[in-house]
Amino acid sequence: MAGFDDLASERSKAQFDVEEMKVIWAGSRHTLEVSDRISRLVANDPVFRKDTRTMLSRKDLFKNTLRKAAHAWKRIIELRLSEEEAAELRFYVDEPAFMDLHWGMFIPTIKGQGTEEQQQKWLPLAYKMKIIGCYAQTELGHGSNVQGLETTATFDPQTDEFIIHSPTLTSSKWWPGGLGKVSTHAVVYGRLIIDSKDYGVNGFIVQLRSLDDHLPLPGITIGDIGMKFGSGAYNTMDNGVLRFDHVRIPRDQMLMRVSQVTREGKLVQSNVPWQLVYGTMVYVRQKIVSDASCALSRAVCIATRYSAVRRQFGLQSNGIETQVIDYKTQQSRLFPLLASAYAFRFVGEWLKWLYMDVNQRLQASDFSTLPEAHACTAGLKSLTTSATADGIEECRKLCGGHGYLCSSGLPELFAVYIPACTYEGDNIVLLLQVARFLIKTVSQLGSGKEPVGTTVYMGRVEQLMQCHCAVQKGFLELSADLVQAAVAHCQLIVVSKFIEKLQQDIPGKGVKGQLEALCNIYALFILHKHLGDFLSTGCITPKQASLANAQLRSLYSQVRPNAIALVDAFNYTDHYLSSVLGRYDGNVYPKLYEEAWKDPLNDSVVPDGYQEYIQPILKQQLRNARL
Ligand SMILES: CCCCCCCCCC/C=C\CCCCCC(=O)SCCNC(=O)CCNC(=O)[C@H](O)C(C)(C)COP(=O)(O)OP(=O)(O)OC[C@H]1O[C@@H](n2cnc3c(N)ncnc32)[C@H](O)[C@@H]1OP(=O)(O)O
Ligand SMILES: Cc1cc2nc3c(=O)[nH]c(=O)nc-3n(C[C@H](O)[C@H](O)[C@H](O)COP(=O)(O)OP(=O)(O)OC[C@H]3O[C@@H](n4cnc5c(N)ncnc54)[C@H](O)[C@@H]3O)c2cc1C
Repeated sequence: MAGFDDLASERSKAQFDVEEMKVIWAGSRHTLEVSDRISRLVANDPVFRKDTRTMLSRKDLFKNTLRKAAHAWKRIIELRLSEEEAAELRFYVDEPAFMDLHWGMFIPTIKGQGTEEQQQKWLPLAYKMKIIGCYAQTELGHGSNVQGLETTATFDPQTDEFIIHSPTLTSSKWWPGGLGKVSTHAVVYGRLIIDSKDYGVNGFIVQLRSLDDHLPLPGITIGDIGMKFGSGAYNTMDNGVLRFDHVRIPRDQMLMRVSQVTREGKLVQSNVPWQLVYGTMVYVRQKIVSDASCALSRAVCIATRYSAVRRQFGLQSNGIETQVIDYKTQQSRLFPLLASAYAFRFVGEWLKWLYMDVNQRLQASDFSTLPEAHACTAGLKSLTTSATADGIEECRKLCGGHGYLCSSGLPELFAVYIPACTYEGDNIVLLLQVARFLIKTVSQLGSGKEPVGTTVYMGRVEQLMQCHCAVQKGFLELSADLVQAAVAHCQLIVVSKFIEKLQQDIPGKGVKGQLEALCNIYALFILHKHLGDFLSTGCITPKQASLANAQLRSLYSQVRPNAIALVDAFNYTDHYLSSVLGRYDGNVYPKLYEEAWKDPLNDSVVPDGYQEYIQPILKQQLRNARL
């Protein structure tokens, strides 16, 4: 069988220990065991099938998502899954749903911004799913500009309550995931008003729906904001609209770790930086970076396996056409994405460590690394999601026409993934935050602070910063060029963290060699892509540039025999890949053909509508022809 033999032959060429690379990719043997077991549990459960998603109406699609979420919760309880195993299960169900925001934002917000007392009250309810929460920050009129939010939370000393209100149409909460139809509660971000004085944005826990009949509570108008990009995709998520008409909540439902409001209506600032109100966004951004490596590796796995199965032109002596993976143009498009998937995996591991470290320091009232954590999570979220969205689209193109079929898995993956460039912070707005951080850092150089990083990449950042920040500017006036310096800074971090990964103990025959090749491909690919920066800033000479290019091409040849084994190391099930082109067995053509007939359009040989619309035309033509 062509495809199968092709992949079997490719696997026999591997020059490294794939099982050890699986451990490197997973992060540890334990993590590999958990993800392998849970991904197969999900793959073998018919409730979690994904192949019908694009053919369902919005209401059926959503109801099916609720069914899956309920079944997932049931399995978590039945199997007594740990928090880690439950998170893996939700990941491999692979369908945006309210659970993502309940577990991924609502709970972390209470943990990060609630007092001990508030955590003791709300977390048990949330962990046991006795309440379902979402994160309601963005409004119709403001998303990026958090300080521009209009929702008000006015303290009423008569009743010891906050009055939550939507004063304008643009203050309507708009976009929060899980809000539209499911969440019973929300963390709502609004302007704290005491005695007519505006104290800025804070978080408030607000109940939205009755726990008895799920109807909206008095003063609450709530619904879904409508269809989004694509047919299946993110339409499994009920992104919602929410308006308040003077809704009253107890004073103790303002999240008070950062600042407190006393019974007398006095605002007391605690010793933690006010920016902790933004803490959930830092947490989610670091998670989004590791999500990027998952999404990109998924697309690369599909495109790599298909590139080894697909043969086109280049008849060889044995009468067989050439595998498209052997074309240099295919390699120059595909292998940098393979290298990027590994690079984002490792920088995601580092970012997770940085986030944990910042949190530990916060416990000890050490806020020194908070600015760097913000800049790194913001910048790397922006860099990796933009590269991943572009990379998924490139993988679709690498698969030719069949990449455009839903059965390839790539259109759906693209449609689900691309909002990552916007949610949790628009990517340009986040790069501007990095630019601001760089301006401040550059101004502190020489005062005992010295830049660190790989020479050429470091030089590029330094030179770009010197060129572009003649004077310190406010956030709004930062030039587009500074965004370029911010991207350069983030790429420096990615390369540096890949190099640091290689300095760790890496067991397994040939594993370190393959990772070194991928690290060099990533570094040289970025250098090639931004050659203008490196040359214009004098970081490299034209001669060095052409040497780098030659080295890049030779690295592709080094990776070529190992490409299939490198994507096998992601250890994805066919269920998770959800792609005829990316099947482990390479049995592409028979399965493509089989999938086609499942389309409802093929339920009848003559399509509905023929008699009403087509036959009259043909008959008319026939009559005309006889005249
Ligand atoms: C495999 C693929 C398929 C996967 C399928 C499943 C996936 C689907 C499920 C996905 C689930 C969830 C996805 C996530 C859902 C999305 C959720 C959201 O979108 S929530 C809303 C997110 N919103 C934002 O990100 C808003 C962005 N805007 C901001 O963060 C701020 O407005 C700003 C930082 C841009 C500006 O802040 P502002 O206070 O107005 O002004 P300054 O810039 O002056 O900042 C002041 C000061 O604070 C520092 N700062 C800013 N932010 C932070 C921070 N987060 N932490 C720490 N410090 C911060 C800033 O540096 C300034 O410091 P100075 O010292 O004064 O310089
Ligand atoms: C699928 C999805 C899920 C979401 N889920 C949630 C959720 O659960 N909870 C929640 O609260 N929100 C959620 N959001 C909202 C999301 O966080 C915002 O859309 C995001 O923060 C971007 O803000 P915005 O929409 O106001 O974009 P805008 O800021 O209006 O961006 C529009 C354009 O203006 C540019 N721009 C804006 N400001 C500047 C500036 N200062 N300088 C230069 N250019 C600028 C941007 O780069 C962009 O090109 C979700 C959004 C999506 C798409």
